[in-house]
Amino acid sequence: SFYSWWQLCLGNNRCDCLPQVSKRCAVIGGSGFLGRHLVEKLLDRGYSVSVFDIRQSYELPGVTFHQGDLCDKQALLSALKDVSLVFHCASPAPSSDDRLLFERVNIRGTQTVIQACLDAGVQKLVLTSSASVVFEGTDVKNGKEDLPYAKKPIDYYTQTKIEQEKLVLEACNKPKGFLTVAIRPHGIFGPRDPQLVPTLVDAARQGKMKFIIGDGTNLVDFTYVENVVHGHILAAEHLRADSPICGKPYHITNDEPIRFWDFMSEVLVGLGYPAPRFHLPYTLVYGLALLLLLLTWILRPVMSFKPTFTPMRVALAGTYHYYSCEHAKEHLGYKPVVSLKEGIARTVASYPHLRRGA
Ligand SMILES: NC(=O)C1=CN([C@@H]2O[C@H](COP(=O)(O)OP(=O)(O)OC[C@H]3O[C@@H](n4cnc5c(N)ncnc54)[C@H](OP(=O)(O)O)[C@@H]3O)[C@@H](O)[C@H]2O)C=CC1
Ligand SMILES: CC(C)=CCC[C@@H](C)[C@H]1CC[C@H]2C3=C(CC[C@]12C)[C@@]1(C)CCC(=O)C[C@@H]1CC3
Repeated sequence: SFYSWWQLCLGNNRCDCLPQVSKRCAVIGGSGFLGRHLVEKLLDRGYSVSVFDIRQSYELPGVTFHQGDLCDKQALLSALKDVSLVFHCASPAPSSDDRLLFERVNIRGTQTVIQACLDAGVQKLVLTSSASVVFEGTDVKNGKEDLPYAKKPIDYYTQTKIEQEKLVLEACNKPKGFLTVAIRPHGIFGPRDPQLVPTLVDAARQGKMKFIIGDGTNLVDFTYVENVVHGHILAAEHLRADSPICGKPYHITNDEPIRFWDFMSEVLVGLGYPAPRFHLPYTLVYGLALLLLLLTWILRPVMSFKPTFTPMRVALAGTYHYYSCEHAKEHLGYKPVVSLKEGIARTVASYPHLRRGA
């Protein structure tokens, strides 16, 4: 009957059986890892997309590229023409560790993004923040969104992600018709990720992945990229003046915390490398990482090198950091769409060139 057909459509939370209405949105950072996955899903869902990024990494029908720096308001304005919804997922890579660059792009650049949205008449802004905004290098177990921002963030990246999130959430202004929300993912992984798997394999190839830091029981969230995308789109589609999500942050995870070292081992073994086996005390490795960092600073005038085990990575590898996504379930109707097991299998299969011996 018509009624049961309609119920089926509603139950799917999206109607695949009706033609999708064309909607226009912009993805700032749309050439990056998360950004491109987001763009692909938005196209699937009937959106046309304007990508704004400092580089263009692909071409797709339905996507218009605007190359530029998000600190340049005029450049942003041409990408935001006729756009009512903006996703902001651009950031310098956390490993760049460049304070001035983070401050320029994540803080002043985000102020420029907000101003450009207001000037262009954009109605909704969805920010990709990070669950790390509450992480100080010590255990976070099932952390909820009401945890205070880190007073001592572990690095400049996190420090500027905190300021960025505050700016976007404070810009939410119902009377002006400008609504904002922040998604806080954690440990995103999946095909085309330039960070997690490549760093891991690089360390394994150099023989540095033999050791487990600490006792190896610390639980962590790793979130498959399609779940992060799903959380962003749900947030955008639930963002209305009468919704409780306006001006709020939401954790998006796989809702399956896993031991950090089990996750690393599954990826490594999947790619043909041995799993780490020998334990090293956390404080010893953290101390060594600090020492190494000091050495890179002292030697900077004569030589430069990038250590694999930075204090930030050691803290992430040796502590608990997993977050509750109950609020996203309640307010956004969020539920992970790809399990951790399936996500790892798809990720491993997507990196044939990183397999041992390739
Ligand atoms: N990866 C993860 O585990 C997590 C990521 N996040 C957040 O998710 C977002 C996306 O991350 P991810 O996809 O991994 O990162 P990527 O580096 O893959 O994507 C970010 C994109 O933004 C671009 N960009 C950087 N600076 C500027 C600028 N000034 N103007 C315009 N574009 C710029 C980058 O270009 P280029 O590459 O040339 O710098 C890149 O294309 C970020 O905000 C990040 O903080 C949050 C939690 C976890
Ligand atoms: C110990 C070691 C060398 C592990 C290799 C993997 C690491 C490169 C990743 C493990 C946890 C990851 C992570 C991030 C980046 C890559 C890792 C350190 C983020 C810092 C990316 C940006 C965020 O917002 C938070 C992430 C936390 C987890």
